[in-house]
Amino acid sequence: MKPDIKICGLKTAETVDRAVARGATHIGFIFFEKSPRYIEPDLAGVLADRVRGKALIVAVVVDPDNDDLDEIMNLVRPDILQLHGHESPERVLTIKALYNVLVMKAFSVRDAEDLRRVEAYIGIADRFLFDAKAPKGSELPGGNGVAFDWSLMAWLDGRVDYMLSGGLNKDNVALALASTKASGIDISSGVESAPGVKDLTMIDEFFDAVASARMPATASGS
Ligand SMILES: O=C(O)c1ccccc1N[C@@H]1O[C@H](COP(=O)(O)O)[C@@H](O)[C@H]1O
Repeated sequence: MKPDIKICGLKTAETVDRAVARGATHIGFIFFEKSPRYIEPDLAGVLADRVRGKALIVAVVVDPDNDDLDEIMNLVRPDILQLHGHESPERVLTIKALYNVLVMKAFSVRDAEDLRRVEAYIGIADRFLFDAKAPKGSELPGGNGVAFDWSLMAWLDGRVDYMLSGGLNKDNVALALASTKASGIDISSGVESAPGVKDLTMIDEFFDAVASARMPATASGS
């Protein structure tokens, strides 16, 4: 099955348009002010409106309060909230009830213990996202361009529908898809020429790599 493809941290019309033209199923906007990918909600709303209905709009937030969420929900009208902080299962339930929105709960992974935390969110979050733990000293909980040990994903059972992220790029995405059961992939820094600066050629190359990854080799080589 084709994986969902989320391009995250977009800030310009041309990169949003290119990602969707190339087949992005999800477009992500970052609402974490310390990030080089931070975007004001009103601009994100304008960009979201360009592609609404063609790709799902994901708002990435980190331990948001209700005022943050009110603004984002009003101005951006995302299909999905990606909760990339330490939101408890109770907080996820509250957010879903208040805003009637799908929630993708992100987890930072270094070892199997990190995956065990997922259990409490099964039946609460609509989908999961697994990212690498931030390197020491990083101010960002995500978007660090580092991968984790994908073999850990074997700890999860079929109840956990997830997107894989963390350090994906054109060179490793085929292996990522082959070695996990991810139903989606999520990339940010792997299609950037500098922190926060998306590159159209790198976006193209990433989609080309995913397309090749999906084509199984035949015994005859055809
Ligand atoms: O990208 C950010 O700056 C960011 C900030 C705060 C929370 C999440 C963030 N990004 C998420 O990180 C992964 C992908 O990162 P990368 O491909 O390794 O750069 C993805 O889930 C983004 O949504």
